[in-house]
Amino acid sequence: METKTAKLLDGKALGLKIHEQLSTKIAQLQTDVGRPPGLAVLMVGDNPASAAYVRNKERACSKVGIASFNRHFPAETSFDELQEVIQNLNSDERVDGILVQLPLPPHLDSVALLHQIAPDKDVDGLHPLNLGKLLRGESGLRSCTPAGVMRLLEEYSISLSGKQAVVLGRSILVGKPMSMMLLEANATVTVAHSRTQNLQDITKNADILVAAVGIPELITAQMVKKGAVVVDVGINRITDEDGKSRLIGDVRFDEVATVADFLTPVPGGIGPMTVAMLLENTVSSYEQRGNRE
Ligand SMILES: Nc1nc(=O)c2c([nH]1)NC[C@@H]1CN(c3ccc(C(=O)N[C@@H](CCC(=O)O)C(=O)O)cc3)C=[N+]21
Ligand SMILES: [Mg+2]
Repeated sequence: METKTAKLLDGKALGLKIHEQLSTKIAQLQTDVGRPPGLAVLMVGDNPASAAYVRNKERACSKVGIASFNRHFPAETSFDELQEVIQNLNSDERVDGILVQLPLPPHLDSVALLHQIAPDKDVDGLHPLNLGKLLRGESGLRSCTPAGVMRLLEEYSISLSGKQAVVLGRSILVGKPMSMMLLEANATVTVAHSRTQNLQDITKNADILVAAVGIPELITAQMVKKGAVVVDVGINRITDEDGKSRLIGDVRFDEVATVADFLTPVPGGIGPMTVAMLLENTVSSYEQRGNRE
């Protein structure tokens, strides 16, 4: 029997292509602006999932010519201390982007902290002003992971207009902005989450299924419509039987690949697209700030 296999949506390849375009752009702008673009990443405490992201971001920044201003704070750092750091970065002319790595330790009010970031440096698109612009369909800094999903679908000419899109997960970082972007592209959007009943009936209807729940291999072949486009946003670090640590997504890749027409791998899918969109947001903020001076 012949089993079909989904076409891979290669986020790693597209991510590298975007890095090259950004390198060229930065090289051209740098003479006019008189400095490289700058990105500040704040990490509080030790979160292993966050550490991989920070590493990849640093590597990508240095490759394309973005200056990194990364700060790592102990888990017990106070709100006031972080607030002061953010205010200093807000007024630092060398810094175009500020990202506070989430989740923060529980004693810190992350919403209040995100309010402190200057909206024109908010490369994660989490400030209420940028979220409001997204809701209204205005251009502005947008959350990197969902922006990366949209860019990857575009690259493969996947049409969204009139299609049934199902987003699994309703986080402010991924699920909510994702559903807004799909709606903007004229998809019919359903958002499912941990309280959703009869999940399979809903996912089975999806022409486009975006899984962003952080539950390893939740999505089985049975839950996927034949010919669907499946986007796996999950980046779960697990330890396998040999004691080795590896990344797996929210989708059971091997079996879903026999049902779906298009599928993102983990790693090499949305992770590298998130990094590419972060660099792009930083450069776009740099361009705008450079023009103002
Ligand atoms: N304010 C904030 N914004 C975020 O966007 C954010 C965050 N906090 N906290 C943590 C999560 C996680 N995240 C990742 C992005 C890319 C990779 C990535 O590049 N993954 C590679 C491989 C990584 C590896 O090999 O370890 C891949 O999937 O191919 C991983 C994780 C962004 N996040
Ligand atoms: Mg949820």
